[in-house]
Amino acid sequence: MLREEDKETRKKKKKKVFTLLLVVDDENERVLLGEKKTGFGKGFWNGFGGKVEESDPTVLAAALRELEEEACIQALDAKEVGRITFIWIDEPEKPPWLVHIFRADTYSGQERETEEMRPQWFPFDAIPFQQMWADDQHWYPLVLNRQKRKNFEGTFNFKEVTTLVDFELKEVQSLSMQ
Ligand SMILES: Nc1[nH]c(=O)nc2c1ncn2[C@H]1C[C@H](O)[C@@H](COP(=O)(O)OP(=O)(O)OP(=O)(O)O)O1
Repeated sequence: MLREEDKETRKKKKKKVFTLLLVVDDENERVLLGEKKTGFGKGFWNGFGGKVEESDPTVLAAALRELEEEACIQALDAKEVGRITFIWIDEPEKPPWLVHIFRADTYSGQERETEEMRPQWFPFDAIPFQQMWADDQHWYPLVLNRQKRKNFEGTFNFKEVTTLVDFELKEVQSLSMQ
């Protein structure tokens, strides 16, 4: 477990920046996820996303690029809804990851399997949390539930790559500058 001051120091370290986008079909109460076929998080269901590259003009542009690369569709109204920092408490040299979370309600194109992801729609009440990152069950409701659709910020501490140790999560009026 990290001491409070260690947590603060770790949060301030230079972060690696990622995107994660959920395509939501409210009318049919379902969300589009992808099974990751390669690399980090292989075998987990997740939204679409990846590292923000220097060539991406904005974080939103990075989120749209990753969605297109991974699922072959174009989000038309993606909006950032949350920011989460992931910290690996047993790997002090590994920088924290800052993941910008986006939600899109409309898109063009037809979702297709790619080398990286196998897309599939899941009803809101049958999201496969057992085969997802352990943090997801805590913040997905904030993205999916329209009534509670506020922005959110959180920090999740992991050890041994996939074991969630503890976390903080709060709803906010607007996302902080980073
Ligand atoms: N604990 C976690 N919970 C979650 O829901 N998504 C997480 C997560 N930790 C990482 N992610 C997401 C963020 C990002 O969308 C993805 C990791 O990105 P990738 O490794 O797929 O990046 P890239 O596709 O840029 O990598 P390469 O293609 O290997 O260069 O996993």
